[in-house]
Amino acid sequence: MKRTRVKICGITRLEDAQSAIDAGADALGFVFYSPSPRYIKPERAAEIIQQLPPFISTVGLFVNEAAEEVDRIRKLTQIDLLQFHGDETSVFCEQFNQAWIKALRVRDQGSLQQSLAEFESARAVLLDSYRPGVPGGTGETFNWDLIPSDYSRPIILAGGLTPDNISDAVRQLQPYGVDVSGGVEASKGIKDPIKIHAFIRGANP
Ligand SMILES: O=C(O)c1ccccc1N[C@@H]1O[C@H](COP(=O)(O)O)[C@@H](O)[C@H]1O
Repeated sequence: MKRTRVKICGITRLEDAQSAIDAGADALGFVFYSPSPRYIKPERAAEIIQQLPPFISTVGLFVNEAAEEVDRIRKLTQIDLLQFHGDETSVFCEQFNQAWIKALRVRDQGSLQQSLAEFESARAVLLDSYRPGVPGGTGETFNWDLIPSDYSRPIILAGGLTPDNISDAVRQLQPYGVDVSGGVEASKGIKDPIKIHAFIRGANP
């Protein structure tokens, strides 16, 4: 079986970034969405990113942010990848001339198929749970049976993943990557190194 890439999202502290890297994370996510309990000021994210070792991808998460602000933050932080987690269109996502991934909140097969077709130019799609009025970080899983088995582009599975369910998820779906936030926290915005270790071990059993 291929190795499953792991992104640890919602990094707010250098020590949490370090724990994730020590445990073998491939990518770190920074939430630039101010209502989130995992929000990090772009200036602080830039300081953390500057101190990271090489070969770790950094991902900036945006929710319906103005294009000018996305552009300012991506330049300030030197982030590697943009993650759009709101209602952005593919035209919006493409304008930055930078690699991006699109989060799709899975409701039903029909709307998912439509979104997968719309975001073909994304480096990957991230599939997350749907809860009305909440853009992400719900801590809830969704019905994985809705994921089309014949989709050939990279899928990043998210939504309610934890050290307890990650092995089953990977075995069942064999996604390109997995993304976790709440499932490896000690409290909102603060990561738990033991949970991170267990999660990454479980992603590649
Ligand atoms: O983490 C947040 O607060 C958040 C806010 C707004 C949009 C997305 C957010 N997080 C992303 O949601 C998924 C699933 O998170 P969880 O593992 O269920 O807690 C993940 O991609 C987070 O990065």
